[in-house]
Amino acid sequence: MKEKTAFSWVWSYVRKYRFGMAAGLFLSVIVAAMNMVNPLVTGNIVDKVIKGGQHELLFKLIGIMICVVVGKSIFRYSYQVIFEHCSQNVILKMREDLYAHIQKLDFSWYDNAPSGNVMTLLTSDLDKVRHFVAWVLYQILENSLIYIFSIITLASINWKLTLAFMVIAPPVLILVRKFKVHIRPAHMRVRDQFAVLNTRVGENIEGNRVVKAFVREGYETEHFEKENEGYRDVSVANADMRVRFMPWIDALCQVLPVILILFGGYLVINNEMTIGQLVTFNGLMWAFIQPINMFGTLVDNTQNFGASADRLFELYKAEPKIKNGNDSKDATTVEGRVEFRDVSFAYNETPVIKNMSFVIEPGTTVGILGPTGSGKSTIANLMCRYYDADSGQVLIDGKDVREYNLQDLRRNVGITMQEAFLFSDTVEGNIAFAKPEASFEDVEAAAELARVKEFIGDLTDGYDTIVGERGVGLSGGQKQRIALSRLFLADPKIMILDDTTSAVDNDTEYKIRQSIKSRSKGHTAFIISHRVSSFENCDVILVIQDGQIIDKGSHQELISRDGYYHDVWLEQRG
Ligand SMILES: Nc1ncnc2c1ncn2[C@@H]1O[C@H](COP(=O)(O)OP(=O)(O)OP(=O)(O)O)[C@@H](O)[C@H]1O
Repeated sequence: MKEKTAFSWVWSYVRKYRFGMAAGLFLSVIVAAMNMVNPLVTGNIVDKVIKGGQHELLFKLIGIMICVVVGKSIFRYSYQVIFEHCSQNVILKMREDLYAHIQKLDFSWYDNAPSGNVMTLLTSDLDKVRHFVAWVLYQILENSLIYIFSIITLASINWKLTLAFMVIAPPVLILVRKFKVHIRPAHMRVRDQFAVLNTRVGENIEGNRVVKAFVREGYETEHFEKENEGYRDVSVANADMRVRFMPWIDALCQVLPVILILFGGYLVINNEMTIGQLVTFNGLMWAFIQPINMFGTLVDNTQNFGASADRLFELYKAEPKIKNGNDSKDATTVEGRVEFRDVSFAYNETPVIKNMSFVIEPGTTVGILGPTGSGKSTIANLMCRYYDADSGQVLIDGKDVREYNLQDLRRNVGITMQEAFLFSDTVEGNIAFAKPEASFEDVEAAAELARVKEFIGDLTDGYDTIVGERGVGLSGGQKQRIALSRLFLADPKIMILDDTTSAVDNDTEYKIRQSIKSRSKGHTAFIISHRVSSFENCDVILVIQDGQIIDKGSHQELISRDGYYHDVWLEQRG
C-alpha cells in the first residue's frame, strides 16, 4: 500500500467535500474567463465606437460590461462561500479525529509532549490548513487560469507583444524556486517557536502559585521574554526572506508597462496593431501582473500550510506503544489475583523495576512502602498498563495484562494517583466522572466513604459547587478525598491508592482507613504510602528499595525484625 504523506492525509479529509470543491473550482474557472471580457470590450469600444463611429454598439457593449461585473461578483461570492464551508467542515473533522487520537496515546507520549505544542497543533496549525483549503487552493487555480487565459486572449490579438510580455516569466520562476526552498524551514521554525511560547505561557499559568511562593515573577518574565524574543527573531527572519524575494518579483512586473509602451507603441506605429488592441493589452496587463505577483505569496502560503500539515501529520502518525491486546469488549470482571513474574522496567533506559516477582491472592490488602523514587508508583503504572514491562510478565488472574482489552483492564484495575486531579466541574461531576450513569445517592455514598461529607456543607453550593481548574478553591486534602470518592464510586476489583491520604490529617486518615477496610472486602487493594499507620489493616506489606522487594510480611512481622520498615515505624512513632 502506498505510504501516506502529509498531503495525502489532508486530501483524505478534503476529498469528502470534492463535489462542493469541484463546483467552487468550476465557478472560479468561469470567473477567470470572465476577467478577459471587459478588456476585450474596451478595445472594441475604442476601435469600433470611438474610431469606427458605430455608436449604436456603445450601449450593447456597456451592457455586456455591466453583466460581466455583476456575474463575476455573484460567482465569486458563491465560490468563496463554498470554499469556506468546505474548509470549516474539513477542519472540524480533522480536529475531532486528532483529539480522539490524542486520547489513545499513552503515558510515554504525554511524558514527551509539551502541552503548548499540542494546543498550537489543534488551533494555529489547523487554521493554516483551513486557510489553504478556504483560500489558497482556489487562488492557485484562479490565478493560473487568469494567466493562461490572458496569454491565449492576447496571443490571438498579437503574438509578438504577448511573447515580449512573457520574457519576465523565466526569472520569476527561478526566484520563486529559490524562495520556496528557504521559506518552508523558516515557517517550520516559526511554528515550533510558537509552540514553545505557548508551552511557556501554559506552564506559567499552571505553576503561578509556585512562581508567587518563591517570588520568581521576575525570572519567569525574563524566561518568557527570552522565548518571546525568540519568536520575534524567527518571525523577522521569516519576513526577511519574503522581503528579500518579493521586491524582485514586483520589480520584474514593473517591466511590463515599459514593454507595452515601447514595443506596443512600435507595433501600432508600424500598423501591426490597432490603438484599441493596445488598450486591450493595457487592460489585460493586470492579468499578467497579478498571477506573477501572487505566485510568490501563494508559494509562501503553500509552504506555510506544508509546515503545519507536516507537524499535524507527525501527531497523526504518533502511535501508542501500549497496544490493545484484545479488541473484543467482553466486560471481564477479574477475581483480583496479581502476579509480577520477574518484571524489569526502565524509563528512558534508567532501570526502575529490577527482576521483581510477587503473587497477591484475590481479596488481599497489600501495603507498599519504600523510599522516594524506589519504584512504588511504577508498580502501579505497570498493573494499569500505563507502561509495559521490558521483560517478565505482569499477570492478572494468571493472564498477561497485555492480553486484556485495555479498557476492560483499566475498569478492573482502578487507581487514585498521587496528584489528585480535578476537572473544572461541580464536586458531583468530578466524583461521577468515574461512572457518569451513577445516581446521586451512589455519588453521595462514595463521598461519605471518602469523608467528603465532612466538608461538603462548607462549600457554597455543596455538591453543585464548581471547583476551578485542577480543583482550585479546595485544600490538598479535600481534593484527595474527592479523588478517592471517584475510585470508590468506580469500585474496581483491584484498587490502587497511591499516596492518597498524604494531605489529610491523622484523624481523617484513620476514618478513611476504616472506609478502605470496609470497601476492600472482596477486592484486592494496594495501598502505597510513606505512613506506616496506613498499613495497619494490610494483610501483607512489600518493602521496596531501588526497584526490588527487600522485605515482605505483615505489620507485626515487619516491626518485629530489624530493617527499613522497622526504622520508619520507630521514626514515625516518635
Ligand atoms: N515518566 C517518567 N519518566 C522518566 N522517569 C520517571 C518517570 N516516572 C518516574 N520516573 C523515575 O522513576 C523512578 C521511580 O519513580 P516512582 O514514581 O515509581 O517512585 P516512587 O517510589 O513512587 O516515589 P515517591 O515515593 O516519591 O512517589 C524515579 O527515579 C523517578 O524519577
